[in-house]
Amino acid sequence: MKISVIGCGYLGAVHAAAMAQLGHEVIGVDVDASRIEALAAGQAPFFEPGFPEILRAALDSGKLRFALAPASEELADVDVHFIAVGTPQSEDGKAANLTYVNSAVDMVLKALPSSDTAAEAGRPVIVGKSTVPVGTASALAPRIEAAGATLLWNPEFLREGFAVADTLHPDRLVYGLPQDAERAKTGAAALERVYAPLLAEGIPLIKTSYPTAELVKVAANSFLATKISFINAMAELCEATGGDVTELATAIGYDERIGNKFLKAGIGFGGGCLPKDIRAFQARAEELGVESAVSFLRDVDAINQRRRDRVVAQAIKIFDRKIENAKITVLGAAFKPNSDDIRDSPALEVALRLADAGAQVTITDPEALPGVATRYPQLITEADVLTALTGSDLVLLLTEWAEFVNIDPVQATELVGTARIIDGRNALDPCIWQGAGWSYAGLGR
Ligand SMILES: NC(=O)c1ccc[n+]([C@@H]2O[C@H](COP(=O)([O-])OP(=O)(O)OC[C@H]3O[C@@H](n4cnc5c(N)ncnc54)[C@H](O)[C@@H]3O)[C@@H](O)[C@H]2O)c1
Ligand SMILES: O=c1ccn([C@@H]2O[C@H](COP(=O)(O)OP(=O)(O)O[C@H]3O[C@H](CO)[C@@H](O)[C@H](O)[C@H]3O)[C@@H](O)[C@H]2O)c(=O)[nH]1
Repeated sequence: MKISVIGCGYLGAVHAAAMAQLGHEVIGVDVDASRIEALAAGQAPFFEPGFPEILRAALDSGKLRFALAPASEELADVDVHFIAVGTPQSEDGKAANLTYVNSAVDMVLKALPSSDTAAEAGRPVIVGKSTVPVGTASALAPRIEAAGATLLWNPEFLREGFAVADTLHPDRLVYGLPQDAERAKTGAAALERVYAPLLAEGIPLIKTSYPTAELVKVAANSFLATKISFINAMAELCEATGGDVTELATAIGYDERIGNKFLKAGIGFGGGCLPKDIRAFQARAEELGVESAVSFLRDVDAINQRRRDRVVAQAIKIFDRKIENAKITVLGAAFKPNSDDIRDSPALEVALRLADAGAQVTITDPEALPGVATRYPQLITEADVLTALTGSDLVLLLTEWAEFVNIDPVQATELVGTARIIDGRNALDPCIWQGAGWSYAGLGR
């Protein structure tokens, strides 16, 4: 099939290469010229394990190409257009900014051939993958149908760091379909052809309405965020009582109804998804007059923000408030390991707040430093972790990359000025670090 992917960021670029790997003829389109140039040359514009390999294989096979928006000619004879542009938090509130979705849809509609036959068949199909407020698909559909196309919403659940595997082997596929039965049938059939190899694997498929599909996505992210904030709330209780949240998490996680995933207490969640999605959900619920149904998300967000405050306060307290010019080393800038994404990164925010307080902060990260160095000159960036540790008065482990978790505390003792560490991800063994002469503080343990 001929497929387009509009928006080639963390989601779209991987989706485009993955669809080419499934055997489709794919055109990736973006408004960012440097991004298109890099992708067309086989260079991944961001760090995502396994992506460079599938990108190059797809380009070599001739199945994948990239074009700068509006790419009207390239889009004219496409069967399925995937919309994968960003839906960031608005600058002036919690709601999602839908500007990019609207312009991507406009661009596709302008490129469509105005043939009556296409209109009658209800094709091509436009498939929303971006995370949007419930009601977006219903609002877009009339315009799309009037242009002779059909709209489906097919939310994406990939995790950064596992994007390739999650795209090619997702836990489930969700199709939000139009109300009109004929349109729904044609649209679903087109998407079933796109995903045929996945469906043949037995991946569960849920066919539902637009609003349910949109809600599934934000409900899933809200649940995950709530789980993390729940365990971080328990960390606060452990801090007040001398409990150990890591042992508590292990113990409750043995109950299969609870499960042991997403129960890692620490400095909380960040990234380009969970924080903005729980806020957009609250804003949309408010518009719909059902704000109280998700008012708990305000607490989820507040608990999450408090973890960042807590670790900043912990660091300042260590220096007895005399933090000016203290040499602090922050291990990690990305919002999580195996990603270079610094959007709403808890690690980066803590580093910046300590620098604001007057500390001399050196930050290291295996992949995220280029984005930090260009935007945050107040931080010292150091690629070599051992150099970053040298002469440090306090080390903070804030993103649990394997290379940080595997640091030899005995070797590190020789490098630092004072052997003091705050483990913001509870990722280290306190006994081993204390045994090597470190003063160790976790979060909630
Ligand atoms: N990143 C993830 O892990 C992930 C997972 C699931 C869902 N999502 C959702 O997917 C969407 C995209 O997220 P992302 O992380 O890939 O964002 P991103 O910022 O990495 O990428 C968005 C891309 O869209 C491009 N773009 C903007 N307007 C455009 C237009 N009119 N035409 C063509 N390209 C345009 C931008 O230049 C950018 O390259 C968001 O709604 C997000 O919530 C993301
Ligand atoms: O027990 C845990 C698990 C995660 N985190 C943090 O939570 C954040 C988000 O982690 P994760 O969910 O793995 O990352 P994302 O790549 O942002 O993926 C989420 O957001 C995507 C975009 O919507 C969804 O597609 C995914 O299903 C959803 O997991 C990160 O800062 C993690 O450090 C914790 O603090 N404790």
